[in-house]
Amino acid sequence: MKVYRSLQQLPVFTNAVVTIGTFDGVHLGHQQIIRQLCAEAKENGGESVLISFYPHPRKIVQPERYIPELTTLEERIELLKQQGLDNLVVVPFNKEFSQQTAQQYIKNFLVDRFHPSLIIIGYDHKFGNNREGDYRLLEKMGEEYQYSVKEIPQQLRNEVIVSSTKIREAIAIGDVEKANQLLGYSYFFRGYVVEGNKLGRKLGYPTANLQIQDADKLVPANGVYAVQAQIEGESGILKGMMNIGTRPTVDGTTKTVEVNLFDFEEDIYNRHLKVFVKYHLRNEVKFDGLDKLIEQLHKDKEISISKLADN
Ligand SMILES: Cc1cc2nc3c(=O)[nH]c(=O)nc-3n(C[C@H](O)[C@H](O)[C@H](O)COP(=O)(O)O)c2cc1C
Ligand SMILES: Nc1ncnc2c1ncn2[C@@H]1O[C@H](COP(=O)(O)OP(=O)(O)O)[C@@H](O)[C@H]1O
Repeated sequence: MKVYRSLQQLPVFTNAVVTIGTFDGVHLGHQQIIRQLCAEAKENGGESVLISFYPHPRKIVQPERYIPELTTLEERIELLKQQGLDNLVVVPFNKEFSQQTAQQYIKNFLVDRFHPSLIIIGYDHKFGNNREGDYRLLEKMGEEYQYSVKEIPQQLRNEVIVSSTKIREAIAIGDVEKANQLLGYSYFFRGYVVEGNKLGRKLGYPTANLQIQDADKLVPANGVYAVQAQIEGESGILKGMMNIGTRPTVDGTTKTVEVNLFDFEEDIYNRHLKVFVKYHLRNEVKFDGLDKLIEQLHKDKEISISKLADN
C-alpha cells in the first residue's frame, strides 16, 4: 500500500476506484467496505484508493464535540496496510479545506486530484462547506466528469456506524471481549514506560507504568485485564495482567495504567510497550491492606494465564 500524506505528491492514478472516510478502528465493517473497493478496482482494471483526512474533520469543524479515537493515525495506517489496498491518501484537513463548497470539493479535489472512474460511498456521506454535498450531487456531477457512483449498501453502512460507536462504548465500559469481536482483532494501545513509586517489586509484582502519549486515544475503563504485550522493536509476545485505575489500596487519586509481565525480569524504563487488551477480569478494589492485594494479584495471575492459554 502506498501512503500519501500531502496532495502535492499525488501521482496520476489509473482508473481510480475511490472511497472516502475516517475508518477509525478499521473494524470488521470497514474491512468489508475495503474488500468491496478492492474487488471493484480489480474488475475495472484500476487502482483502489482510500481517501482519509487528518486531523479528523470533526476536530476542525466542531472542536467542542470531543470523541476519543479507537486508532491514532499511525495505527490506522498500520491496520489499513493489512487490507490489500493499493493507495491510502491522508489529506491534511484544515479550515480552508472545510470551507470549499460541495461543487468545488468534487471538481477541484476529487476529480482533478484523483480522476476517479468509480466512487463508492455511503448514502448518507456529506461533504463540502456546511456538509451541503451529498450522494445525489456526486451522481449528478458524475455525468459531466465521467465517473460513476456506487452506494455502500445501507445495511452495511448502518452496521459501520453502529459498530464504531458500539466499539467505543464497549471499551469505555471495559467490555473488551465485545469490542475485539467487532474489531476483528484485539484492541491495542501504546505506552511509554515511566517510573512509578517502586512498590510493585516489593509486592512481588513489578509493573511497567505506562504513559499514553496520544491524548485522543481511547483508554479502556478502569479495571483489571489479561493482556499480551510487545516491547517496541522486539518481536516476542509476552503475557501479562494490567490495572487501569487509581489504586485505591495505596493511592486512590492519580490514574495509572500498569502492566505486570509474566516470566519477565528486565528493566524496560523509557521503552515503548504495545499492549493488546484481551480480557476484562474484574473491577478495581480497595483492599484492606497490602497482603489482601497480593493475595488477589496471585489469583489474577492464575486466571490470566488460563484465559490467555489459547493465545
Ligand atoms: C493486575 C493488577 C491488579 C491490580 N488491582 C488493584 C486493585 O484492585 N486495587 C488497588 O488498589 N491496586 C491494584 N493494583 C495496583 C497495585 O496497587 C500496584 O501495582 C502497586 O501500587 C505498584 O505500583 P508501582 O508500579 O507504582 O510501584 C493492581 C495491579 C495489577 C498489576
Ligand atoms: N515482570 C515485569 N513486569 C513489568 N515490569 C518489570 C517486570 N520485571 C521488571 N520490570 C521493570 O521494573 C519496573 C517496575 O517495577 P516497580 O517496582 O513496579 O517500579 P515502578 O514503581 O517504577 O513501576 C518496570 O518499569 C520495568 O522496567
